[in-house]
Amino acid sequence: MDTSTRAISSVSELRSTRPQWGRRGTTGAAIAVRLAYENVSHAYDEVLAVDRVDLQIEPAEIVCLLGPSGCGKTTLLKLAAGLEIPASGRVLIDGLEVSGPARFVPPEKRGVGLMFQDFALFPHLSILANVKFGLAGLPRDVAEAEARKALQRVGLERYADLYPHALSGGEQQRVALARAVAPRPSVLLMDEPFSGLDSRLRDDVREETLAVLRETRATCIIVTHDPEEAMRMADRIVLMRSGRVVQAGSAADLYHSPTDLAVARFFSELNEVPGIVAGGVVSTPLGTFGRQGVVDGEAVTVCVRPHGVQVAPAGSGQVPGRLISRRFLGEVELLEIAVDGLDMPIKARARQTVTAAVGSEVGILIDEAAVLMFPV
Ligand SMILES: Nc1ncnc2c1ncn2[C@@H]1O[C@H](COP(=O)(O)OP(=O)(O)OP(=O)(O)O)[C@@H](O)[C@H]1O
Repeated sequence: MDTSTRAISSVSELRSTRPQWGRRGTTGAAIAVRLAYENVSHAYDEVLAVDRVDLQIEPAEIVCLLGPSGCGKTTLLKLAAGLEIPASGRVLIDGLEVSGPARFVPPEKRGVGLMFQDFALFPHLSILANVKFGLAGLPRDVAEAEARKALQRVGLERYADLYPHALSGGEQQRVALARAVAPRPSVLLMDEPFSGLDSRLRDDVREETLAVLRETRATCIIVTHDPEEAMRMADRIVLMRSGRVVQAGSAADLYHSPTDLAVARFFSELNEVPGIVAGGVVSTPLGTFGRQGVVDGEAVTVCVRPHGVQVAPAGSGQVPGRLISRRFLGEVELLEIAVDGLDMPIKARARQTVTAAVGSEVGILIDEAAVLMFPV
């Protein structure tokens, strides 16, 4: 008997196998739709969770909602799913109002799928029954076939008769994904779908999940805390703060042209030094920097990414400093350099070998391409 397709019936047998994901391109596809928030606000008692959000997500686009805890990301998902009703504004799916003054379409009629961070599998239902759960509207044999197809795509068809407790976290996540895509939702909303997984497993699951999402052609919002995850997965990143959209754009837009210091901090470690504008240049303890559009007398925060700080021999470079620590991290070395006039040492990420010993004098060179400036 072919053991690669035979159902697994016991936990001990399960432990001796490691399921591969199914063949790419076999996920059932949805009809792609546009999801729009029009000036949407929502409050819980006194807390304004979402504040005048305007956002359009294009058909089959994958958007990552990024932002600190409590900024309103989950609430925005619930508003699209119909689990919360907006205090004002409208939510539209393909131009049709689903929440707003004119209409409220109940969650089950929206063609919206949800996937939560804890996977939320039903413990008393088999894996197959979990995946079939969202297919109740279909004839039984069709529902069964669709559920098995979704399980096959995530590589778990053989686990159909087991119960969730027998599966690892990564496998449960795959079942949750199968359950979410099986009804072919036009909009798929995922709340921190990878946060329960350890970091090595996460990379693998994330990449395969992304492939499945592309195949579904669903319009997706993925909520995450993790900027790197957003950069890896999103066509567009929407950064939120205090219920508002602060910036939306490609990963490159947000990284290279952040609208403010907080956005810049989200995407990379920064050396932040004070600067004063005089005579059209910005003077700092790290030297002077040219900048367009600054006003004489203005105080600015000059931010230098650590990869833009180069350590040179003593006597060269823009300013002198003293090497106070170095830490080997494999591909790069993390260096800390004390500079006169700064309370905190400057951090550098050096790709080339730096020969200076800890405690010795060095010079510092700054790559202007790694410099950002913001008014104080
Ligand atoms: N059911 C609720 N009742 C009262 N306040 C709530 C409720 N749900 C959320 N809030 C509050 O609304 C604000 C936004 O919460 P939300 O869960 O949308 O943020 P979030 O960005 O998803 O946060 P996290 O990343 O921690 O999940 C927070 O201040 C939160 O405490």
